[in-house]
Amino acid sequence: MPAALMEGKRGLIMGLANDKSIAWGIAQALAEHGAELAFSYQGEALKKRVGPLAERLGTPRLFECDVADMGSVDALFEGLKAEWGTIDFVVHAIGFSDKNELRGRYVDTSHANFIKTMDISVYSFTAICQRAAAMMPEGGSLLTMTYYGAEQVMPHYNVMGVAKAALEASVKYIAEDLGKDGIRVNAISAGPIKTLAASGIGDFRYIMKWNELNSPLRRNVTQEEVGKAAVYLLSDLGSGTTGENLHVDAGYHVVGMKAVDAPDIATQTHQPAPKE
Ligand SMILES: NC(=O)c1ccc[n+]([C@@H]2O[C@H](COP(=O)([O-])OP(=O)(O)OC[C@H]3O[C@@H](n4cnc5c(N)ncnc54)[C@H](O)[C@@H]3O)[C@@H](O)[C@H]2O)c1
Repeated sequence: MPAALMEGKRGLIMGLANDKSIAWGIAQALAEHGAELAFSYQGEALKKRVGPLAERLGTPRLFECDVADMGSVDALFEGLKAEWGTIDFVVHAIGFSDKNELRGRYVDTSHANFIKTMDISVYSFTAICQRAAAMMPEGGSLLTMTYYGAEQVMPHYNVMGVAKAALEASVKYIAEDLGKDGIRVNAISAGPIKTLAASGIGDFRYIMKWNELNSPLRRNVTQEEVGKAAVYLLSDLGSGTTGENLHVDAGYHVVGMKAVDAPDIATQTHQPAPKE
């Protein structure tokens, strides 16, 4: 039995779709450490999957919320307030972009998908922080999920990379705004993990293989490992940390070049030219 680092803490998990979701790894780790959890789900179709998962971790507290609709975000926090009054943490594990634009060139991004990607993947975190902070009179901890494609160019990540860069910048601004109230705001930059959202990214299997072969730990990370890092940031272990972007990526972000022991690998879309 792990130390109960989250005993007495209550919080909201947003972005659970199924048992492959990063939100599921985080929810499990928080529950193991004694946290009480509530979940939001995007729509009726997902409720069937989220309900049984939430039940496995204790009393299911479920709230529908589509973050593209501010009325829906307000309703979520009204429901949460009626249930608990105050909260200690929120996990925002939500992102969206049209998968037709997660391949090819960033420069071809459409205006409509740019706006939608930024709205759901970036602004929603700000909207959540506004409402969560109002329920944190004693302070708290807010967490979002990002990817290294915000810092460096990654194949096919395109508008999502631009959105994650904006999300990472917003973490810093919100950390400054809410720090005086004892509220910490951080991001975890996870290495590639096979989830529903990730399957929309072009050549995702190649990206995972490349990370496995070239990261210092020579492997990919798991949802469980992201969960453990989230416990650090959401518990009192992380009491001195805010505005941080914690990489949980087997160290890939420190690498500048292919490892000498890594084989050349090909994508499904681009095969290497035959040798002369
Ligand atoms: N999987 C990876 O390799 C990886 C790596 C780094 C960061 N991330 C980030 O982690 C987060 C979680 O993604 P995941 O990989 O677990 O995939 P996932 O598909 O399991 O989760 C994505 C979630 O976003 C939710 N969502 C999308 N649009 C929404 C809306 N309008 N309203 C409410 N919810 C909405 C979906 O319902 C789903 O639960 C995302 O921000 C993603 O960018 C993923």
